[in-house]
Amino acid sequence: MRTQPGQTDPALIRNFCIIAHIDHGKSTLADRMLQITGVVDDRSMRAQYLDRMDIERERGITIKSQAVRLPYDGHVLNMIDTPGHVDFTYEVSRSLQACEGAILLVDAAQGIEAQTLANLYLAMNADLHIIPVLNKIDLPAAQPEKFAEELAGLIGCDPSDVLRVSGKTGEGVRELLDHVVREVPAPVGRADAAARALIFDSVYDTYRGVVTYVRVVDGHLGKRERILMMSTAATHETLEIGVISPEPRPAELGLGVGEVGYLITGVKDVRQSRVGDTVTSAVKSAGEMLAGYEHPKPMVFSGLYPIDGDEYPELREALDKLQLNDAALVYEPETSAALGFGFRVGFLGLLHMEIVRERLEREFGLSLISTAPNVIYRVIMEDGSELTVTNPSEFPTGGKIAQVFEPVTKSTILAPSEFIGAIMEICQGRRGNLLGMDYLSEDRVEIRYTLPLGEIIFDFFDQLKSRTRGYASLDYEPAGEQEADLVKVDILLQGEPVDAFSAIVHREKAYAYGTEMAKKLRELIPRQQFEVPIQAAIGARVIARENIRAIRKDVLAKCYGGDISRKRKLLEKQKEGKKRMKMVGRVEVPQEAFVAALSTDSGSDKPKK
Ligand SMILES: Nc1nc2c(ncn2[C@@H]2O[C@H](COP(=O)(O)OP(=O)(O)OP(=O)(O)O)[C@@H](O)[C@H]2O)c(=O)[nH]1
Repeated sequence: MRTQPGQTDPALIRNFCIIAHIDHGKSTLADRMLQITGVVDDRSMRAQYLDRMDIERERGITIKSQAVRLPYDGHVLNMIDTPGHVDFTYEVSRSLQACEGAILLVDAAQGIEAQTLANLYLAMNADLHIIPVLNKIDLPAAQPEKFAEELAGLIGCDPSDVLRVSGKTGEGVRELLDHVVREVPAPVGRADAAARALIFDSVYDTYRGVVTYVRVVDGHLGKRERILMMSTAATHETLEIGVISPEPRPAELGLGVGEVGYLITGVKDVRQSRVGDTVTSAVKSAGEMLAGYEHPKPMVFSGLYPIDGDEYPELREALDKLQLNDAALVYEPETSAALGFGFRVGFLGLLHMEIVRERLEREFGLSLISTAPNVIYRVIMEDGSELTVTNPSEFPTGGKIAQVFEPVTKSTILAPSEFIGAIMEICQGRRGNLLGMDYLSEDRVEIRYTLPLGEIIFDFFDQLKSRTRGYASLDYEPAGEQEADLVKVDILLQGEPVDAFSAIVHREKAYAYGTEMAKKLRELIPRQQFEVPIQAAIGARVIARENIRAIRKDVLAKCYGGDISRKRKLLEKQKEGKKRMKMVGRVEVPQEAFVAALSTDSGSDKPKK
């Protein structure tokens, strides 16, 4: 039986997602499901079918198949994709709210990892029925017995309830689908009530404008209907409404209770169709929105500057374009004495920052300098006034600060127990507070810390990986703020502060930051015709100093004899070189020095989804 959208009996619908740690095999399992349900035939099948979006994105078409409708055994299964990274937790939880069940997928050779836990907790919060599944059982290194026990211990079921599949060979996948049909509850909603649909994703497509993915909770949404976005009160007309199976397919009858699909209204900006918002009918509007709509808040800020100052308009244009597809991206123009015109950009986290930067460089051909990332600080002055600081240069100097607050995270690290010592050492070194520790099995441990976000955004993940030979995984979530003894360290060249190098750091680390930066710059800045002192200072107090000795760079010295044209050529060349220099006071600083001095190998799980 092949049911038509809009008339599917909700009792026959199962909405579920697959949640997993990166690389535990989500896409591969999804491939097998597409094949088994006949949505993609064997001939058109290719690996990671749903990941074709990356290619589309490079060509500028961004229809991500976020939800696929799979007809199976007289039922309609909607498999909803989740981004699965801490930066996008906000969006993950929206996707989860569009489901009734979640397949918790764990690599049978790796066991539970940090994102397995993070996603599981989100799914539990959303009240989903959880199906524990071990994947990759075909691997010789698989230890299904051991990890079934780990998984059962975690969610409180019997190890024999843990299903075992191989996304690669297809073993056990049919049984898994049967299990979904049997165990995941059917959606419940009121068919005759005013329409309410949750937006769980929204992407920009060059040709069709914004494509909005929705899950209908109550009522019905149809074509050519005036709809209302409840958080912005904007009304639009649905030009197209349909389901993805696996290509977008218009649904003549619209979408009814429990159904998952997409709608197109012709709006050009994802901010007009925000993830988490409720869509209702403009004619017969629902009274109440669906659960908790909130704006995603940027957590990490960095200055972005074109290496070539002439590319500033291109950078602005590129950011404008990216924002069409990324409601979480915020930016405002900023000027740096050292770097010229640029933008202060706010990101959800480090991964988000890496992705945006990579897209700006790859898709828009820009070369950028980004300043060291920093978090948001709340500064209370002695007169009671309050300041929100997203840029070190805005940090007040002088003795009038009463209190400074910084954001903290609850961080979870999973690793083999032999690394407990190393992990604790890193966390303590970054002002971590141990919250607790649990053994998942006799040799794997979960360690929980409160850590300042500002400490995580510098190379924390890299250090963690290198000290644990790559075995540790990390996840963190925002957990409010705490008061901290923070200061601004300025770096001065010949007495002139270079705003791009200022940083807000903990007082105990100020000296280390200052000396390291001064040393780095001594190596990076070429000698000038006069001596250049490099100083690190907190307010007026100098805490570190290096010197670049003077040199008289006489390019003509080598030209004995009097060949005037040769001399002229050399002078021309010197002039060329100067163009790539930035002037700080009288000091010439090459662009490369900024790039090298500011590069922190910031760590995060590498971009996946
Ligand atoms: N042997 C074996 N390998 C698998 C199986 N499932 C996935 N893999 C491999 O594991 C790797 C990760 O699989 P993906 O399906 O990309 O994992 P994912 O969790 O979806 O990761 P992303 O889509 O990249 O976020 C790939 O190299 C797959 O070929 C399996 O059942 N058996």
